[in-house]
Amino acid sequence: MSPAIIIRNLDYFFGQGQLRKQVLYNINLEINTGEIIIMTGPSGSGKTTLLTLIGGLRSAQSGSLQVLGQELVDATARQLTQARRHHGYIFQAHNLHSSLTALQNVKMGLELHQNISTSQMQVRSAEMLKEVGLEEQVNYYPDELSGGQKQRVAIARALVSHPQLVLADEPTAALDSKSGRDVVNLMQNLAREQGCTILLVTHDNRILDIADRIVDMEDGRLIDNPAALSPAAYI
Ligand SMILES: Nc1ncnc2c1ncn2[C@@H]1O[C@H](COP(=O)(O)OP(=O)(O)OP(=O)(O)O)[C@@H](O)[C@H]1O
Repeated sequence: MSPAIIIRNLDYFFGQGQLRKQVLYNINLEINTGEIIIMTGPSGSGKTTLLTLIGGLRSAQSGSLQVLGQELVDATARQLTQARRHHGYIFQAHNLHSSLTALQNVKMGLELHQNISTSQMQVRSAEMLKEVGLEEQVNYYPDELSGGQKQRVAIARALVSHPQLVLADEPTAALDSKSGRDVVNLMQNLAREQGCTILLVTHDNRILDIADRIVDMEDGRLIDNPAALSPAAYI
């Protein structure tokens, strides 16, 4: 099977003219389909920037970045929008809509997929909430849920469309140890069932063991660290 992500000689700059600043240097990385990769590294090292480039949330300027078979360097806004339909995102601050119920939030994960009827969306969203253990809370609003429950709604929203790629930025940062563990176990199980690839950025040492492989970022560069090949080296 071809890799889900192939990155070659990728550089990235923020700003223009005198303010132009390089934040990624010659990134080379391949991620296989179905792999769970954790990216670690100090604050400001460029992890989120790389994640957002892979996710098509900003456009890459040089080198090559192939995601699910599509080249994203020099992609048009329309191509990036298309690419994003195959991804699920999970962020630290879950980004739920406070005026929508858990069910309505999860349904939003299907709304870009026009071939699904409203009633099918409803059923699939409810099933997904059940899978993350929130069948009792489908009609709750985010303010009525705990941090861990909110993050589970965000996971349900990210995975309800069965994306081929899940990108997660510090998904456990706002959670206590037990909720953080539950959330990553859930991501791991659902991803294994659905066969999707996961790229997860974290500072949370407690969850490194879910990774098939850990990569380190430092000062905008991926560190070639043989110890990073095995999560066991971190535990
Ligand atoms: N919109 C922006 N404009 C200019 N510089 C930016 C912008 N976003 C990030 N940067 C800079 O790019 C560098 C990498 O930031 P990035 O957020 O990717 O790091 P990170 O490793 O994800 O950090 P953290 O772990 O704190 O989230 C930092 O020096 C940051 O100041």
